Amino acid sequence: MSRREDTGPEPIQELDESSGWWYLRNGGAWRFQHTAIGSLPNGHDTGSAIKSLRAVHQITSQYLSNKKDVQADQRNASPDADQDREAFSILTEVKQLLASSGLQDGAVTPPESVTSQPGTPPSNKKRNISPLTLQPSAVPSSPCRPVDKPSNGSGARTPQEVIMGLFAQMSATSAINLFKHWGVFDAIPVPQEVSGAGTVGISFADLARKVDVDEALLIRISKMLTSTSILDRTQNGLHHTPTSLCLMSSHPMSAMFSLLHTNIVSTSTSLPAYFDTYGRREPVGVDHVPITYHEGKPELKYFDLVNQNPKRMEQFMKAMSITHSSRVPTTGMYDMNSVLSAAKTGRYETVWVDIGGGSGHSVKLFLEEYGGPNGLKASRCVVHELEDVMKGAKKAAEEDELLKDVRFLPLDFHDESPVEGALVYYLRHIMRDFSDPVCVNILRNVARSLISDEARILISEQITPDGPPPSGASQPSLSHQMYAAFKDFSMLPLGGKERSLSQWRSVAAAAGLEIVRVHMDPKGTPHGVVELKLASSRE
Ligand SMILES: C[S@@+](CC[C@H](N)C(=O)[O-])C[C@H]1O[C@@H](n2cnc3c(N)ncnc32)[C@H](O)[C@@H]1O
Repeated sequence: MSRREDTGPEPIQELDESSGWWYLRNGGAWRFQHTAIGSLPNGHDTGSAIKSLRAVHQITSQYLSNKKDVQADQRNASPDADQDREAFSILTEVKQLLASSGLQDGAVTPPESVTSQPGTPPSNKKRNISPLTLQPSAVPSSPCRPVDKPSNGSGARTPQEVIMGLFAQMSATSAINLFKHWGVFDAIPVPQEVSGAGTVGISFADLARKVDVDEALLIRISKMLTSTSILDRTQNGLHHTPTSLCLMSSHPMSAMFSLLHTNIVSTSTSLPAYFDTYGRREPVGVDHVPITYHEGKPELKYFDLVNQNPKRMEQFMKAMSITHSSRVPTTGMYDMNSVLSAAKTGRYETVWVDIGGGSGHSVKLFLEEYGGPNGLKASRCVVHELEDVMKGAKKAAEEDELLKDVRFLPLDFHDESPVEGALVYYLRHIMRDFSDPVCVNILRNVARSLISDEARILISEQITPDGPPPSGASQPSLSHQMYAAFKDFSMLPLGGKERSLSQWRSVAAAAGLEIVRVHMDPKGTPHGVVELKLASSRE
């Protein structure tokens, strides 16, 4: 059944109610739009929206697939390129909507006639799609003809699409960096209710004035972020999404983005020259690492490089605050019973020593969880830090009810040993910043302070899956594997690395220590605590 609306001088609109398609005629050309993509007419419920989405999906897929067959024979440009582009854009969105609701995979294969960015979304278009996967939403035609069949025949993306997805990721990364530099994310109004993201926007003209960037350039770069659903665009201009809110300068994730952009993306341009100069092997020292080489100060250690610029150090610390989350846990792995019973007896003047403890943020988490009248006491905890970093941290801690009695003591762990005779020496996210020989040296410095047999060194870090798991053991999910690999890769520019259990074993042995137990995160992330004690065979 169809309904036709004659809108006078406006285009003719015809709704096919069985499929939900609006056919719009403007002049001679028919175009189409789907009710489920535009604002839903009153009376449509979720069930019928899903039905409509499925119908759009089927019709558009069929349309594009027919198109491809025709183009396989006729290698000329499509006269209907605009329609193809719109169809592809709609199909991408339908698939993303279905994928974000868990209904089906979101990958889309474009027709060859889709050669540039999809057009501006029609007015009132509601697009609030979770950017779970970056899709190659516009694929350039290429002399390398797309392979029609996915590599594994499962409906997954073709090899070309996988690689083109990387191009899109590179471009989006670069666009985010530029927008952060221009203050674009801060200049877009924040929605009153975060859940209603996308409802408050700003016109490009106003935004251009606010951030002092040419409007055409702003529009051009924003397309990279709207096409990857990082920002939202309507006819009224640009809107925040939940993702872009995390890129505002006040958010720690934004500081982490900048940190990793510098460490991974910027430094990557010097990696080939670095390894050509120093040899194709892992960096071994504290200085002459890829990032100091890239920044023209190879003689510096990474932290001295960061510390040269107080703003950079402040951003580093802000970024670190997101490394305490359910994905990167701090507490909940190590069995604290021995610590709590030692705390009760008062046997140890110092129970807990956090080495490279920053602003005391990890100690605070332990005090929150295991403090109290019979628990861990702030006065029995020490935070060791580099002197410059420690000064600021100590000042802030004095105003923090939980941290005010913690002792902040300066230490350079490359050259000095921590306070003697404590029960626990805790190093979280320290070792991964350094090569094996540097870690062995740090651990030897710490080991010199261990006096009692029950004293322990706890290394809280990722324990990288070590090759395929033994038969019968469960394989870590792909997302965990990728996460573990990216974290290790991101440490390379600093001369550091994430380690597997066997790598931990050899580093510990070289420092005269042995592993007592490994406490993995019960939630299944690759994080854990390696518990070390002085080796029994130690001379
Ligand atoms: C990656 S951060 C980890 C901070 C904290 N442990 C955490 O888990 O969030 C590394 C910390 O080690 C400190 N650090 C770096 N070099 C150091 C050195 N030579 N001696 C003492 N601390 C150092 C840094 O200032 C920084 O706070």
